[in-house]
Amino acid sequence: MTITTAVPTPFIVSAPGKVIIFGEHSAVFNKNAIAASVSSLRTYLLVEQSEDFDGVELNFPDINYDSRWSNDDINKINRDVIKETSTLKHVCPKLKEQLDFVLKDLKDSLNYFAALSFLYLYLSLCPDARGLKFTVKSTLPIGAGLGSSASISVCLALAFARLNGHISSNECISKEDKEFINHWAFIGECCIHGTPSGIDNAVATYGNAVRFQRQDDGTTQFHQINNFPQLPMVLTNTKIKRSTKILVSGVADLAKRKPLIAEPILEAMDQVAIRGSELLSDISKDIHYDELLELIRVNHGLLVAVGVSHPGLEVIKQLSDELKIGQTKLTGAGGGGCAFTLLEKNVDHSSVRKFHETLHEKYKYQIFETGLGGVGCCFTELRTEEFKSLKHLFIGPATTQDISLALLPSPDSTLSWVK
Ligand SMILES: Nc1ncnc2c1ncn2[C@@H]1O[C@H](COP(=O)(O)OP(=O)(O)OP(=O)(O)O)[C@@H](O)[C@H]1O
Ligand SMILES: C[C@@](O)(CCO)CC(=O)[O-]
Ligand SMILES: [Mg+2]
Repeated sequence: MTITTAVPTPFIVSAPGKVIIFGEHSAVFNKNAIAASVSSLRTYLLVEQSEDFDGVELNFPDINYDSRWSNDDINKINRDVIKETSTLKHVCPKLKEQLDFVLKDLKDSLNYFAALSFLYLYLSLCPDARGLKFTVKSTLPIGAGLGSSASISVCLALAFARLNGHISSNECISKEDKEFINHWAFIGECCIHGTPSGIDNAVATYGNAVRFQRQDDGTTQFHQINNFPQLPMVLTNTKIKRSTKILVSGVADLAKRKPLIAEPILEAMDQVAIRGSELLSDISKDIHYDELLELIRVNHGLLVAVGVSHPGLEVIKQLSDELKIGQTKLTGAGGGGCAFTLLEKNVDHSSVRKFHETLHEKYKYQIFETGLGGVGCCFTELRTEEFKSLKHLFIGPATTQDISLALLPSPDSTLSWVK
């Protein structure tokens, strides 16, 4: 079998999920937003040689989807159309049309969007890399507001950019390389949910925390927030399924039908994010902590007003109000998925325990423990023994704890992660 790649396989790439602190949905309308990466919740992509296939194999066990495309399938896609994608800031309609034909059996399923972003980025970045298998495992909940779509898009963009030789250094991922990854991950996000703001892929690429604003000309402006505070918070997943694509298009519909009502709400979200970023850069002054709590309450109310909450999310908000432990807002696209609760400064710990227990036992919600900020995208080449000992994490019934324990790119990792 001929394998044409610029770098040796196997290797693993990884990118984090994120929590949006202020500005989900309004970010799509070019308002300010603030988000931080969730250091321990990440997507991992293993790139290895196929055992018996000279096309391209895809394995997405988290969503129970796998597929393979033969060289004949791939060669049918028009090369001139593929070349057009390199200069575009959005999805090329001609390539999408050809891929819709290849993926016609999946149309309108959730797997369609995952396969579309995979094939679109693969063809745009490394259409000649063959005889390879791509397996993705995430320790993030999928479709729950923590940026799983951006994190997989960043992994794909980084892996394909390595395979075509665009990123060849084994020292570090340079600033230019990150810009390249972020651009292509944004296109992957466009394949998955239509009109992303770009905040999720920026955080998954760069890590840490960012203040972000999309500009009217489609470019993005973002600043890394250094020393982002480790906010005392509880992150809760309702496990209620929802789709970012549908929620984002619902808000766009409201903005179109009722611009005089929607615009002031989005403007208020902008002001919340601007003030929030001032407070977060100087959280050491205790006097501002109550104001931060207040902004969280206001931001959630504004999100309710544009129709993206859910009774299951309101349960978390109501309980944190009843127990007086802090302020809760939905995070990500809402409609289910996750909420975070910023705890009061001198919170009563027994009330926090009651909060955890009630959400877990009565509602069967899942509570995450994760710090904010930390490493963005990274990769590691695997030596033969490493590959042998880690492969089971991608094919077997490994738990998210097993995966994090073995792969998390923390300072004490035994793997040589290139960041
Ligand atoms: N580990 C994964 N394996 C395969 N597909 C994935 C994976 N993670 C994300 N996806 C793709 O992303 C989609 C979920 O993206 P969506 O934007 O709806 O939710 P999210 O990114 O988790 O939340 P939010 O956008 O609110 O932060 C899935 O339906 C799938 O297409
Ligand atoms: C809802 C949204 O604002 C955040 C999803 O995590 C969409 C986006 O900004 O792309
Ligand atoms: Mg998403």
